[in-house]
Formats: sequence, C-alpha cells, structure tokens
Amino acid sequence: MVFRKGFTVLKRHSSTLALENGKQWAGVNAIEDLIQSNPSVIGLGSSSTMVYAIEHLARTRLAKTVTCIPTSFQTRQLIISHKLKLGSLDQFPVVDVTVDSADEIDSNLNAIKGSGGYILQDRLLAQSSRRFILVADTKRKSLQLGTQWRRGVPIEVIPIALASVGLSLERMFPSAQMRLRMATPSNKAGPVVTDNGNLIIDCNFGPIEQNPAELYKEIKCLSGVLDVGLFCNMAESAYIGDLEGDKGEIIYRKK
Ligand SMILES: O=C[C@H](O)[C@H](O)[C@H](O)COP(=O)(O)O
Repeated sequence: MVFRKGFTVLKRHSSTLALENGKQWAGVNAIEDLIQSNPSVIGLGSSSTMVYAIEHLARTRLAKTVTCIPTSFQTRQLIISHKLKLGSLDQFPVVDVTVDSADEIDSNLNAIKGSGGYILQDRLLAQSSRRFILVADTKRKSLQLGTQWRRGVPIEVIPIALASVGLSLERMFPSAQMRLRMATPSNKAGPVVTDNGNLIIDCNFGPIEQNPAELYKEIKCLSGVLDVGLFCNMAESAYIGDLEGDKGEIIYRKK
C-alpha cells in the first residue's frame, strides 16, 4: 500500500524518525480504510501512533460528522484541538470502530498494551466496539508476546490493593519480575497514577509461554486488579508500518 494524499512523509535521519515513519503509515492508512465504511462513532486510543491517526482523521471528509470517543485525557485534548466532535461511552455505548496502538502484537493479533498507562479505558472502548483495529510500527510485531516488548505486562491496580495484589502475583508467578511503575522524578515523585487514579504493576514474564488469553483471565480474577494489558482475540486487523514509511502491511486475525 502507498502513502495516501494529504500529509508529509517524514525524512529518515535516525532510527527514531524511522519508527515515526512506521507509526505514521499505520495511523494514516487505518483511518483511510475505516472511513470507507462511514462510521458515525469512532473510538480513538492514546499514544504517539494515535496522534498520526487523529491528525489524519481531522483531514478527512468525516471530520465534521463523526463522533470521537477518547480513551484518555491526552486523546480528549487532541480531539478538541482538531475540532472533531467529542463523545463519551455514556452517550454511545456501542462504537462502530475503535483504532488503537499496542506495545507488541503477535501473529494472532493478541497484544500487550499499556506502556502509556492506559489500560482500563482502552479495554472499555475495545470491548464496546463492533470493530477493533490496531496500528503500530513494524518493531512491535512478534511471534510470541514478551519477546519484543521487554518491560512487562502492565496491570492496573486499585491503590488499596497494591500490596495484596503484588503478593498474589509473586506467588502465582515466582519467576516473573515485577515493579511498581514510577513517575519521572523531575516531574513527580512517587508512582505513576493512571487517568482513573490507579497504580500500575509491570509484570515481566519473559516470553509468554502460556496462552495469553488464559494468563489474562488468571490475573484479572484477583480482586483489586482493574485490568491487565493483554488484549487477546479482540483485534480484527493490524496496520503495521515499516520503517521506510512508504509501505506497510495489514494483518488479519485468523478465524
Ligand atoms: O497505554 C498505552 C497504549 O497501550 C499504547 O497504545 C501503547 O503503549 C503504544 O504506544 P505508542 O504508539 O506510543 O508506541
């Protein structure tokens, strides 16, 4: 697939810019394809990749009509600044299609999400959507979750349950490495607090040998766990941009 009209191809001067090229390809092409189905309500995830998708949506013929539901404060601000129509899940509990990015995506389109701290709201939108589409650069692709993304599976925990959930996780997964996600000291002392006022434990299992959907259920069962950054059997397709920025691939979930 080639670049669509209406945006600038980033120059490739460094590996960081190359990653940006891939993110841009994915965001733009996912939006271009999904507008063909004339959705009236779109869910928009939160991330650096989604910035390209939202910028592009604002340039399309749907910009004036489609209602956009954000998964975070960041995306809400982007929707407002691009003068798109803002909606909420309260108003639109059924969403036509949600686009979101991921930290790692396997060949069955199971994904690790949550490095940006958005887990519960990302899931709420994904589960409320008729269609769920992932966007990412090619470095996010892998054959087995936990091989590409090495910072662990994010687990959003209600603060009063932190110690209890931490202990349970240690007992359930003795070889996993866990840490409470901390804020950058120059910006805030203490832990990262999610948009919902919760904390995040990053639980690094190494390569995930177990069926990720089963692992998700095991962790989600613990009281105090709000959500787990494993999104299994949810995405119908993934737009993966390569580092050149002028091409990419669309992967469909096997039935
Ligand atoms: O919480 C964050 C989300 O799961 C993001 O979709 C994910 O971290 C990927 O972010 P980015 O597109 O910035 O790499």
